[in-house]
Amino acid sequence: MERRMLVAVSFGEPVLMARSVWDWLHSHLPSVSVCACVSAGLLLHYCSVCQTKQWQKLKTMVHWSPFVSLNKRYPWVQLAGHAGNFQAGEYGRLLKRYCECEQLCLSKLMGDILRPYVPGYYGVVQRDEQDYNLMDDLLADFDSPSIMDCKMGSRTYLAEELLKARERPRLRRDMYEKMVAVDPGAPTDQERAQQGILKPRYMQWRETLSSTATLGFRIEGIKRADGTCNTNFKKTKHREQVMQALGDFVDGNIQILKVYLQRLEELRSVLEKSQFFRTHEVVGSSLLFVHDASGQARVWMIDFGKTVPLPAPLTLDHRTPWIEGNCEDGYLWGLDNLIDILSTMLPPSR
Ligand SMILES: O=P(O)(O)O[C@H]1[C@H](O)[C@@H](OP(=O)(O)O)[C@H](OP(=O)(O)O)[C@@H](OP(=O)(O)O)[C@H]1O
Ligand SMILES: Nc1ncnc2c1ncn2[C@@H]1O[C@H](COP(=O)(O)OP(=O)(O)O)[C@@H](O)[C@H]1O
Repeated sequence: MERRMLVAVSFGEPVLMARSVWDWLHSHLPSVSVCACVSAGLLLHYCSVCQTKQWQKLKTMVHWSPFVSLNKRYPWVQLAGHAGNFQAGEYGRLLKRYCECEQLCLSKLMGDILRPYVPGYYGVVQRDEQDYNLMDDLLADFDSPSIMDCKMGSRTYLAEELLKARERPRLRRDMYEKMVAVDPGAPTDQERAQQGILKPRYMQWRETLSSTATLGFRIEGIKRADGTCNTNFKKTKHREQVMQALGDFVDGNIQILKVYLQRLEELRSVLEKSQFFRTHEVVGSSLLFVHDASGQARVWMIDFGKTVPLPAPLTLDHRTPWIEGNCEDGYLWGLDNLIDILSTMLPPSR
């Protein structure tokens, strides 16, 4: 019940929330009148929060709950990606800002053998004149989940972004600033003079700074069950650093590691057979890892905003190193490395 109430509050479902609040208070408070007063106070507070900010940025909501005293946390958190891209849907579903590329991929994936490894997709919906892709909230079945986002592949930008940057170079001041914030010595003299950099240059720098270039994946963010969040993995590059982060994520729990490893091995074998995967360049997509104290642990593929169909009859093996024109993305190479790293973290008796 407490979970239902928090979900209702966090996802802005007033009717469900009112009923849940009432049920809970009724079972915990001595009299109906005390119960009614407390309910009214809580609902007033809820309404004022909704009024001040209709379009809640869910990312911040993990830190906010009027029901902290119930010792339960809001179960949804956005670990990476663009701020403001998500809205709550009905219970168990999410709205993600519409992207045609993602819509096409998710639609096709619903008919592919990869379906169990991606969020269920329910089409395009409109809210406040904005289109959204409606999909499953992968956190819905977990209680205080630990979450990790791993961006897969050896390349994080599309070839067309490279071409665009050559044909119509656009200096990005925001990317320059993000670069300087991590390493003031990274920009060249010219970039410093321009106070801006091209997007592929920024993306390549991020790839070599992290494990993307050397291992074919990188950790983007981790949220642990205790509520602590870490998105500071930009310099997590070496195998040992990755192992340390993964060990922290599972809190040394070997059983969880084993379940993750098994799920990744299954995913790899399905990817190797998938018609969708063979015929698409998968760039900037992540694996979302989710587990909780019950021992439940799952991994899904998310973010298909830069997953594009290949011109027929081209297919990819996703392991061959990328050279301009071959479209390879290094996804399976990265998954091989991730599986290998997780395997070495298990005791030899496995
Ligand atoms: O992670 P940091 O260093 O902040 O860099 C971000 C990520 O690479 C984003 O990828 P993702 O969405 O996968 O997280 C990318 O969006 P795209 O994937 O749209 O390229 C952003 O490009 P811009 O959106 O152009 O700023 C880029 O600035
Ligand atoms: N279906 C989902 N269920 C639960 N959380 C999700 C889901 N999709 C995305 N997220 C969360 O949102 C974050 C960003 O998602 P992503 O699709 O990569 O957004 P963007 O396209 O803005 O990069 C992920 O790291 C994850 O924490």
